[in-house]
Amino acid sequence: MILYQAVAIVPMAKPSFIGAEQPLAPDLAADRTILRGSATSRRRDLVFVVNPRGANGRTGKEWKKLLPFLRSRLGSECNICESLTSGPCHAIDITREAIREGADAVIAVGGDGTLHEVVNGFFWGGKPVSNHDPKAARATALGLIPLGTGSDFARTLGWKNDPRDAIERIALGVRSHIHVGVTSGENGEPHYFINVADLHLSAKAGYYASRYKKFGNLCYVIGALQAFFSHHNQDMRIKVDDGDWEVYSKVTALCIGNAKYFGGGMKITPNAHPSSNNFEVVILQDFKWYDFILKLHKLYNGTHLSVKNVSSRRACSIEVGEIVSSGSIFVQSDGEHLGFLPRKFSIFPGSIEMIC
Ligand SMILES: Nc1ncnc2c1ncn2[C@@H]1O[C@H](COP(=O)(O)OP(=O)(O)OP(=O)(O)O)[C@@H](O)[C@H]1O
Repeated sequence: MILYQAVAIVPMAKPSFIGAEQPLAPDLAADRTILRGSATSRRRDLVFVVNPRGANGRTGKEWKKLLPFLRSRLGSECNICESLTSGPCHAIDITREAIREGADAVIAVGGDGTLHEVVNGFFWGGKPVSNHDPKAARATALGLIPLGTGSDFARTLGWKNDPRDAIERIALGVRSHIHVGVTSGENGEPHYFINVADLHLSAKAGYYASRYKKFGNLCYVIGALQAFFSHHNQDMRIKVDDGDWEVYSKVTALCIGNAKYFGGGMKITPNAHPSSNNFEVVILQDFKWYDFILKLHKLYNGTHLSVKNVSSRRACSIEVGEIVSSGSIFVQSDGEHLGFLPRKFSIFPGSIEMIC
């Protein structure tokens, strides 16, 4: 296996054992297919894609501390390849190369931005990337060691914020099928998301929040305050599952959930789950600044769907545009700025396997 500008970690001699399965988040436990191969059949090639700058540099420091445990837990049964990203989008290229070379799993080590890039590396030219070897026994799985600022995706899976737990999950290697969403980037190229895509106020807040990551989770509060200053609720048109266009007046934010949380722990699409083959779309209309103060706790604990001017629906695809085009409505997916409306968001047909 090639090294992806990486440091290969020599497997350690200490033996490790496949233990009892850990409990899964209930939704996944119900849906999962057990795809674990025999641990003794061959050594698994695991590629760890580490963003050393994640969480304002904390990811890199935590990763160094984690390595001895990783080596002792997995080194005897897996080939471990560590690849540090050198900048934005590098994780995409590392992932594509690893899949083509037949990695058993590519594991994102960092926050939602790193996971987002690794997920995008699973695709190329609108199709899943495949192994060079057509006889390969099984597809490359996605893994995650959440070590970011928000790490919102891991919350949907009910994971504790403990990287050692994540390593135990990787050691067990139990795979589940999950879905991802697809939209288009600024130049029309396909762009994949695993967590939440959203637009207008929340997307603008995310755009500003990314400038304040050095303040940890407080960045989301600062970003929201900054976004509010220039915010106006906007009339929009929406087409769900290729039906008719519908007009939604005074839209504050529209969130397309493949998973439940965004913005550092806000349970915005509480019924979404990546194992289901549709999105939960939550639309906030005519919200004033004081509505957020009065209802913020409900947004955080996911009880906002009964609040006035909040609606929720299921969709496999949703197209959103302005009534009067201004080209200034922010769009983001998985917390990454993606340009401005109009956009279409769809569940990607087919699934990927994730180590859960
Ligand atoms: N070596 C690097 N130097 C600077 N930025 C990088 C590097 N590698 C990756 N990045 C960028 O850092 C961004 C943020 O990383 P990441 O998501 O891991 O951490 P975070 O933003 O702190 O966490 P979260 O997204 O969960 O809030 C990624 O979108 C990625 O493009």
